[in-house]
Amino acid sequence: MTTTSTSPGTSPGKSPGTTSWRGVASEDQDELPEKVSILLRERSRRLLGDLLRPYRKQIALLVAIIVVSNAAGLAIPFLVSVGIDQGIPPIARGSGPSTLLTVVGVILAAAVTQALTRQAFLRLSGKIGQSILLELRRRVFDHFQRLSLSFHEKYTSGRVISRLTSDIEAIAELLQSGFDALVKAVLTMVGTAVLLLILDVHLGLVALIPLPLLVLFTRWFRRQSVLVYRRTRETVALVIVHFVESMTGIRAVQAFRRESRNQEIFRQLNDDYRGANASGMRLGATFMTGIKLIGNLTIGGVLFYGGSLVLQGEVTPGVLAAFLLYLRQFYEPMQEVSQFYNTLQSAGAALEKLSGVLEEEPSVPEPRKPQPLPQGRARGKVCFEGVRFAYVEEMPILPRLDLKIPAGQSVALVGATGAGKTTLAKLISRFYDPTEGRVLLDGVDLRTLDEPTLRQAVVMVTQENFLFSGTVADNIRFGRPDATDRQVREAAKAIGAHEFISGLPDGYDTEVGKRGGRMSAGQRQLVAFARAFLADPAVLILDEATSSLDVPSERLVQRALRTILADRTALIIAHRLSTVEIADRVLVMDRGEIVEDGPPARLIAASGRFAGLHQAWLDSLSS
Ligand SMILES: Nc1ncnc2c1ncn2[C@@H]1O[C@H](COP(=O)(O)OP(=O)(O)OP(=O)(O)O)[C@@H](O)[C@H]1O
Repeated sequence: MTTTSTSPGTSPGKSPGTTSWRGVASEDQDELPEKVSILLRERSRRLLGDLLRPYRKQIALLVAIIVVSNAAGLAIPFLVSVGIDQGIPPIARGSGPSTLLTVVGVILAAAVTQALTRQAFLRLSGKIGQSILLELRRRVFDHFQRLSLSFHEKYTSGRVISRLTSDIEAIAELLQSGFDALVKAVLTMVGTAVLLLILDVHLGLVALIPLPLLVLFTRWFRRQSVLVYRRTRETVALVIVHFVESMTGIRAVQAFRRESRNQEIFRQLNDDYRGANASGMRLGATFMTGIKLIGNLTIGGVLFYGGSLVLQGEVTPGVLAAFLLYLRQFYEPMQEVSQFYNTLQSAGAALEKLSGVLEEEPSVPEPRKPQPLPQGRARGKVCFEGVRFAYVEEMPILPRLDLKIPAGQSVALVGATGAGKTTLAKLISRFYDPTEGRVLLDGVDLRTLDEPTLRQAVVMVTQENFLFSGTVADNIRFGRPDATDRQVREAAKAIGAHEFISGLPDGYDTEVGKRGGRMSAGQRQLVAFARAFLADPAVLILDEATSSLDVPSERLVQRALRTILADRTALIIAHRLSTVEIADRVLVMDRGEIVEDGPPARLIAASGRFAGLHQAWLDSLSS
C-alpha cells in the first residue's frame, strides 16, 4: 500500500479522528484531549524504556550505589547522636575516649563511603547518560534521513534542527542532573522521615507536623509551574521562528530594508520571553524561600519543644542534635525539586516530540521483495501508466497521465508555472508515489525497485545545486564516493568545468564556500552537472535553474548539457527555450496534462502553444 501521505503524521487508510495525533501531528495542536495526552505519554515512556533497556544491569547497579550513598549520608546524624549520648558520658566518668573514637571512626568511614559512592554514581550515570544520548541522536538522524521528501517539505529544517539540538539537550539535562536530584530527594526525604520516627516517635510526629502544608505548597508550585513553563515554551518558540526566518531570508530582509521593523518585532518577542522567564524565576524563588522558611520554623519549633523534652529527661541531647541535623537534610532536596520540575517538563515535551518523529513512517516505503531490473542494469525506458497524483487528496495535480519515454531520449518539459512539471519529475525520482497508476522503469514498477538500484538508475539535479562543505572534488564525487581523482577530473573535463576548477586557489582540493571557494551560479551548476555525469545514471532529470546566466556561462552550460544528455534518457524542465532546441522531444504541460507532444521543429512549425512560446522568445531576443 503506497498511498501518498498528505500530512506528516497521518497514516493513510485510517480515519483522521484516531490518527491525527500520531507521528509529529500532535506538535501542531495546542490543546490535546486528555486521552491523547495519555497516549503521548505512553509513547514517550516506551521510547525511554527502549533506550534504557540495554543498560538494565548498569541501572540496577546505579540504584544500589545510590542506596548505599544515601544510607551512609543518613547514618551520620544518627552516629552523631550516638557519639553525644554514649561517647561523651564515659569520658566524663573518666573511662576513656574509646567509645567516642570508635563512633568518630565510623562517622569517617560513612563520610568516605558517601564520597566514594557519590563519585562512582556520577561516573556511571554520566557514562550511561552519554551512551543513551549517542543512541538517541543516531536514531533520530538516521530516521530523519530515511523519511520521504514529502515529510521534509512540510516539517521544515528549523524543526529538524530543534529536534536534534534543544530536544536532545533537554533529555541530556534530565539524565545528567534531574534524575540524580529526584532520586536523592525521594530517598533522603523518605529515609529521614522513617529515621525520625525510629529515633523518637513523639518528637518525630511533631517534626512532621508541617508535612501537609509542604504537600499543599508543592502542589500549588507544580500547577503554577506548568502554566509558566507553557508560556516560556510558547514565547521562546516565537523568538526562534522570528530569528530563523529573518536570518534565512536575510537577502530579502536587506533588499527590502526590513531590518528596523524586524528589530521591533524581535524586541517585542524577546521582551515577552524575558517576562515569561522572569515569572518562572519569581515562582522558583517563592517556592525556594517558602520551603526554607517552613524548614527553619520547623527546626526552631523542634529545638524549642525538643529542648523542653531534654530538660524533662524524656529525650537525650544526642537524639535532639540528630533531629536538628536530619531536619536540615530533609528540606535541602526539596529546594532542588523546583529546578528539577522544569527539567522534567522540558524533557517530557522533548521525548514526546522525538518519539513522534521516530513514529513517522516514510511515505515512500522500501519494497518488501525488491525486483531486479531486466538484464540487471537500467536502460532508461520510462512509462507513466494511468498516473493520478495529488499532494492533497481533493486537489489532483496530475489528473491522469499516460506517457512513454523510450530509452536514450531527451525530453524537454515546458509549461506555465504550477503546471505540474516538477511534480512529474519527482514521480520519476520516486520522491512521491502516484495516488493511482504506475510509474515504470524498463517495465518495472518503481515501487518494487530497491533504493540503491533506483538511486543509481535515476538522478535528479534540482535548481538548488546544493554544494556540501568539503572540497570541490568531494562534491563531484557525491553520488559515487569510490570514484578516483582521475575519474573526477575526467567528469569535470567532459562537462567543461575543469578550467575554472583549476583556477581556484587549491584546484580540486579547494574547500567549497571558504575563502576563494565561493562560486557563481553558473559554476555551481557545472559542478552539479559534473556530479551527475560521474554518477552516470540511465535516467537524468534536470530542473533547470530559472535564474538567467550571463552569455558566456550560458554557453558553457549549454555545451555541458549536450555532453551530459548524450547516451541516456533525460527529462529537462526547461525554463530557457535555448535548452529545448537540444531535446529530441518537447512535452507542453498545462494543469497536469500533456497538451502538446513532438519534436521541437514540428511543434514550432505547427501553430500550437509551443509555437507561440517560441515566437515570443524569438521576439524577446531580437528586441
Ligand atoms: N509539496 C507540495 N504540497 C502541496 N502542493 C504542492 C507541493 N508541491 C507543489 N504543489 C502544487 O502542485 C502544483 C504543481 O507544482 P509543480 O512544482 O509541479 O509545478 P511546476 O510546473 O514545476 O512549476 P514551476 O515552473 O513554477 O516550477 C502547484 O499548484 C503547487 O502549488
